[in-house]
Amino acid sequence: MPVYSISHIENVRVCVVMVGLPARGKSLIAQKIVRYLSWLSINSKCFNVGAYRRALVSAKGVDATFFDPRNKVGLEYRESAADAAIEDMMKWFVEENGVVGILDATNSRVERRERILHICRANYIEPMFLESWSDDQALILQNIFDVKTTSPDYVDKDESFATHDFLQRIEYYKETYQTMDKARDVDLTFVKLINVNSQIIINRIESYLESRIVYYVMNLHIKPRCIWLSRHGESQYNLTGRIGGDANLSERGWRYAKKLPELVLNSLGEENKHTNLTIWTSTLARTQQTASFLPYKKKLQWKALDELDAGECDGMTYEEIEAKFPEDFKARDDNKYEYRYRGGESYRDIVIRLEPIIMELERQENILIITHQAVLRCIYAYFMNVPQEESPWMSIPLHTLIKLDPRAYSTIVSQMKADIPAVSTYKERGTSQLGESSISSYASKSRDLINNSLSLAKK
Ligand SMILES: O=P(O)(O)OC[C@H]1O[C@@](CO)(OP(=O)(O)O)[C@@H](O)[C@@H]1O
Repeated sequence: MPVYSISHIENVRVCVVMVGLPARGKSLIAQKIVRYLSWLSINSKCFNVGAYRRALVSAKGVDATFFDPRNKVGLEYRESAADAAIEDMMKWFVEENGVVGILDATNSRVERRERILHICRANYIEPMFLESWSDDQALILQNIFDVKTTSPDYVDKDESFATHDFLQRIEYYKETYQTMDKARDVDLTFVKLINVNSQIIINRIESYLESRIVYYVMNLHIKPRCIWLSRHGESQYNLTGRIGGDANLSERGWRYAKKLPELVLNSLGEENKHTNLTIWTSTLARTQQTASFLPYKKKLQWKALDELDAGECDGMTYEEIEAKFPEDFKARDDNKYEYRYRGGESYRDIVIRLEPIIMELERQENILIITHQAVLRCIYAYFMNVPQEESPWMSIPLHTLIKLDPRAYSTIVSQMKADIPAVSTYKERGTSQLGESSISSYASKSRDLINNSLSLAKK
């Protein structure tokens, strides 16, 4: 049975038009929306006008005066860059079946927004304005710091020059900035985030897809926090290469469970050792046994964190599956993300059931999730932007604690091995044998993926 995504059902295409002064976190929000929607298989892409502007005018020759509204040449270049980005986006909607395009720019004047509105309507695309408004100086300064340390506009520039120049750029934008206005913009679809999500104004949200985007941005917070991920300790089933089931831990699995509190403390570091973590496990015995020595009060079980349901293959080894269902075995190797076990699940099914978990994770602070190989791959893929055809093939070894430290423009990954041996449960494509592999090389590769796309999108 084909799996339809939200966009297939509604046949809606949305252009999210970012609005706001520089250093209001627009690029970060835009990138997060793209990552979230792509994870849900909704074809989305960010078009950053800053990158188009840099293609037209070398970043080297651009300082704050370029953004002075009285600088006619600067204005022309900026409008041409916006037009080129919009044109490419419209092409992408048609040629690549785009569903959600994000126009990442200040779009700070009504005149520009009306032009975009007109183009969208002429192309049957729903425009949705997403404004990030802020007067929180600490937040703005943090954003300026992020911008000047990563923006191509300030490569090789002295730090104090970059800060001063960027502040001046913001002042120029303020001269003509027109915020979304409840009275003037009453007929438009818009969301206005005030100081991240202290207050949110929502106007005329019409489609389900738009409401998903709104709900997602409403849940974003910017408090620093970490997420720890671990598979359960080695189980009795892992020892014999059997998949699924609800087996207990092996003797070595129990040793990992006892060691886990120490691994977590080491990863917190001396200064944060009293940090309170919330523990999430699946409803299966092996994850709960693994969590049983952790000295934290709040432990929640989620059915949505249960391992991939292998249906008729539950309890079998990969060799047994290959012998009994050779066609299925091959079909799974050919397309592991889409393949659904007879009477069971596919990776795509897991992503769908994990969506509320991801939403809740965005709202929460420090969480340790103890779950299973397939589920962990899907969660990791969300944070690290791993393409869906690759995520089911990542190897996430047993007896390893993974720490994700989400920063403004990337997520830092570290791994702590428990030094307790365990079998490998990693099956390479094209064989039924289990072997060894590691996510470490993928961690840096996917981090680079994120960094590359962000540096393109940043101003
Ligand atoms: O998708 P593949 O690579 O088969 O990995 C998922 C499998 O991992 C296993 C171990 O082989 O997870 P777990 O150890 O959490 O039980 C199986 O139960 C599950 O079917």
